[in-house]
Amino acid sequence: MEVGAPDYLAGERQTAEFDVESMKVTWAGSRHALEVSDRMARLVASDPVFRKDNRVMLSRKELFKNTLRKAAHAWKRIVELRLTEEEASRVRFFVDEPAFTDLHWGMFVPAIKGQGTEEQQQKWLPLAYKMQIIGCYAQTELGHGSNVQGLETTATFDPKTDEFIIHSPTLTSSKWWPGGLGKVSTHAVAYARLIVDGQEHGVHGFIVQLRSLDDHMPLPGITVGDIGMKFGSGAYNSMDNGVLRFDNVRIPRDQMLMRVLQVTREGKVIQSDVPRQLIYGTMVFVRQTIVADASCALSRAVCIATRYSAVRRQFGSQNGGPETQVIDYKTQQSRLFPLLASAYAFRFVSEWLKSLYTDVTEKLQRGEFSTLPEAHACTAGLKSITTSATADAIEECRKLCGGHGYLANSGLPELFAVYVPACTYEGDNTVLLLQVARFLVKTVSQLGSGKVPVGTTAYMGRARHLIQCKSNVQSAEDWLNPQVVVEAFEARSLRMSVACAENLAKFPNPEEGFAQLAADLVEAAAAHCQLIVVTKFFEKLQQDIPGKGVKKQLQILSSVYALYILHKHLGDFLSTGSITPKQGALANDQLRSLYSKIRPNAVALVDAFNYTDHYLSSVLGRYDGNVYPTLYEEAWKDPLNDSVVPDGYQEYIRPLLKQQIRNARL
Ligand SMILES: CC/C=C\C/C=C\C/C=C\CCCC(=O)SCCNC(=O)CCNC(=O)[C@H](O)C(C)(C)COP(=O)(O)OP(=O)(O)OC[C@H]1O[C@@H](n2cnc3c(N)ncnc32)[C@H](O)[C@@H]1OP(=O)(O)O
Ligand SMILES: Cc1cc2nc3c(=O)[nH]c(=O)nc-3n(C[C@H](O)[C@H](O)[C@H](O)COP(=O)(O)OP(=O)(O)OC[C@H]3O[C@@H](n4cnc5c(N)ncnc54)[C@H](O)[C@@H]3O)c2cc1C
Repeated sequence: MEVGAPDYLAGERQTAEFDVESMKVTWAGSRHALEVSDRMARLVASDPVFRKDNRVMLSRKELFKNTLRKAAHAWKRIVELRLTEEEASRVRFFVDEPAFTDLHWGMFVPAIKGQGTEEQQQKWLPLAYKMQIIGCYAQTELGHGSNVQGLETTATFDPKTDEFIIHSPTLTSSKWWPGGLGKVSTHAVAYARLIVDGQEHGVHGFIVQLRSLDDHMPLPGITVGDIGMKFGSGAYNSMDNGVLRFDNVRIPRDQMLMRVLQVTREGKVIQSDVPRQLIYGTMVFVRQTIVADASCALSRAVCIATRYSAVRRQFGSQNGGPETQVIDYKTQQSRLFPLLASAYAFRFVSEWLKSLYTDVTEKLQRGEFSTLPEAHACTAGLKSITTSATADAIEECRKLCGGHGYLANSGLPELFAVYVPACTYEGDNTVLLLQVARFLVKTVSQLGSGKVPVGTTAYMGRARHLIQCKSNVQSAEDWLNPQVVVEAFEARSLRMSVACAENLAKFPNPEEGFAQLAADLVEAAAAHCQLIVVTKFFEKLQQDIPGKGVKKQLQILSSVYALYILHKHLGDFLSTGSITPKQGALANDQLRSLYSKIRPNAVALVDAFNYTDHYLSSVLGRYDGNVYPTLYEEAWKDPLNDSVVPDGYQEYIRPLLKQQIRNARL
């Protein structure tokens, strides 16, 4: 905010009962992370190349070229200022425009790191780090995305030339969707069925050069282009999601990523001790980052809706006094505050997931693979529930802003359009929950076999207690006790999983049973994942959290998150007998009283996200709350208002009006 400019939300900020600067540190993860983030946000906001207020007005070609310009400029600044990888990734984040760089850094580089041998990493990573090559992740095809084993592209070993021949045998085998592929990438990690000596060995990744490094023309045998406009204006259309066909393209043998499986010069296929599933490792990595992204997108929408709800007034004027701020309506609070709590919940669960991922990666390096299934289930499940909740929440925030939320300059329509594919990419959310369900059913089936469940399923080890326990909540106050809440969530989750396992046992063919019970299995999986989020929020509160009143606010938010989920899924809690209807009603009473505690802190709680006005790009979410004059000013900037009488008047409006006059005379 400019020095001396009026702050229309100052009153809201004065009622805060905690130290906002300390909350900023907690949200960012550390003082260092906050400092880096803050510095990079300002660097981007102050650079005119990164302006984005005109984005929705640009044609696809202009938008795309502008994205290239921003990406090139960002890279120039990163090099000039010798930014660290952490700083560079914050720059890309605040530039806030989907671009080929997301896939280059987010998937191409990790795929080589995770699936390449030491030598392959030494050869390719330095080129990628300097952006002397630009890469994408080409897995999905026109005919198959979720079913990775169903991919049709082939990679056939030719022992005569020591090469693989990469080929697209059918239309449906065309690669379809990879970001950065359409117009930019020089290379791809392309996934194809490995065929050696007529034998199939499953799907593997291959580094394939697509375009000339001299003139960017596709290499012989490569057909490549963009797949066309996507949902919304601006939004994800800055990304060149692409189509790619291979016509017997030859690549050297050493361009197959060989950490999991090696093909020798003689055409021998050697399976290393690394599990096959590591071929899916890049997806595990990215799913984990997508959970963190969910907390960012959600907090951004909530920041806009909260500030605007404090500015906006409707009804309730007494004796000519001001009307009621819409944030004071209990309905507004019951729709908005759970989303605010969810933003914090997703932030902390993503922190935990990152540490789990780091831990599992270290173990994999040491040849320990036992924690991989849990890492897969956690990343898949949390990716699924956090992105679904966030997509719904952004739309709810738009509605919370009334009519003005539908204006592009509220920032919410474009945020929704950019965000909503997160429910599909990196694994369709239902398909991912079915993976979690498989893991849970397996865990349940092993209970009593002596194998003790660990990690996020450790609670299943107390199945005998959880299957019959009764919640002892007697008052609304009791619902503030984390142990009481966690036990209710554990009982609900365990009972849903056990019910699924029992029903599955009734089918002679387990796969048929799994298919028939899929809808119930997905609900059991979601219940397990919600338990993880609730538990990790409470565990966060066990840590030392400095700053006046910060922990208290987080305690309130953790209870709001848990009781909101309980209220939303009350049917599950009641039908499993985990709580009684009376206890459900008490949870709701508690939730109401928690909303009143959040109210004086709401604006400060979104200030703690530390978003610049540039990043928010929302007239409604401005830090200073100066909404109406800005909306009025912005309207006049619309190209339609360039002339008072619109283009087309002479051709279309005038003749119409004249004709009406003639008709009227008749
Ligand atoms: C920093 C910023 C980062 C990036 C930029 C972010 C955003 C950019 C925007 C968009 C990027 C989007 C990119 C993409 O979308 S890439 C394409 C992603 N595609 C998918 O996610 C496909 C989803 N499908 C699958 O994951 C799988 O095919 C499947 C659903 C899991 C089924 O596979 P299948 O082989 O048939 O497996 P199963 O028979 O069901 O399971 C076999 C066995 O393997 C275990 N398993 C499965 N997946 C994994 C895994 N990832 N890791 C570890 N283990 C896995 C599974 O549990 C089973 O185990 P069992 O013990 O039961 O045998
Ligand atoms: C914006 C965007 C960016 C992308 N970027 C990339 C990229 O960079 N690289 C890349 O390789 N891919 C990319 N993708 C592709 C993406 O990963 C796939 O679209 C995604 O994995 C879903 O697969 P699908 O499209 O085949 O969906 P489908 O599997 O066809 O899903 C269609 C419907 O069928 C249901 N369904 C499917 N299988 C089952 C089942 N077993 N049981 C129950 N229901 C089922 C799903 O729930 C869904 O409702 C991108 C996609 C998008 C939208």
